[in-house]
Amino acid sequence: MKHAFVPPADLEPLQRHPKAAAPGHHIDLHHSTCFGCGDDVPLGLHLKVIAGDGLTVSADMPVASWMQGGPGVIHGGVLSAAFDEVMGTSPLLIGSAVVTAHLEIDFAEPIPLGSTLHFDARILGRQRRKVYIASVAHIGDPERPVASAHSIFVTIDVKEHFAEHYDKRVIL
Ligand SMILES: CCCCCCCC(=O)SCCNC(=O)CCNC(=O)[C@H](O)C(C)(C)COP(=O)(O)OP(=O)(O)OC[C@H]1O[C@@H](n2cnc3c(N)ncnc32)[C@H](O)[C@@H]1OP(=O)(O)O
Repeated sequence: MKHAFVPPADLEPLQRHPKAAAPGHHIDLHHSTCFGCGDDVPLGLHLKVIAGDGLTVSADMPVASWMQGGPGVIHGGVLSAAFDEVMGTSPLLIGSAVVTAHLEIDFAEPIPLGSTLHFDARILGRQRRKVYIASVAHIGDPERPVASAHSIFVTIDVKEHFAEHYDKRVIL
């Protein structure tokens, strides 16, 4: 798929954390009101990100009618949010909490409502606190991607990063 993102050539390779979710297991470390993965939000993506081999993850997302942008197809922002969630969860495989710093999406084909998007994501490596991640989505044929994404996530100290905005009424 066409894209313009060029990761640095000198990325530090990363190892899977010994306590990372085993391949095939759900990576469940976020909170229940997250738009991307929470069970307690009526209109959320409800993504279940599954650990794969090595530094990979995957997820499936049925494209529901409320996700509509252009008539009959997914909204580009919803698709971007799904990539963000899938890629942002993957650094838990290396034991790191991250936030999105940079996210690029390439849209190759319209994605119809009623289809199921399958996401595969892979951690490419690290440069200091920056974790580079790539992802591809298809709707049935892995050889025919409908969209792809490249991102830079930055590792954070969770307590420090969210201290100012953390809503203790919602997230306990
Ligand atoms: C289980 C979890 C699932 C989560 C999935 C969903 C993820 C999300 O949506 S998170 C929400 C959206 N993102 C945010 O709110 C983040 C907002 N931004 C920030 O808080 C800060 O800018 C932050 C933390 C990214 C970086 O700030 P700070 O900690 O001061 O670090 P800083 O020194 O500026 O940057 C660190 C490195 O990242 C680089 N960097 C920062 N921003 C960018 C950017 N936009 N593009 C490229 N590189 C960047 C810096 O250049 C620096 O690199 P280097 O090591 O080469 O000098």
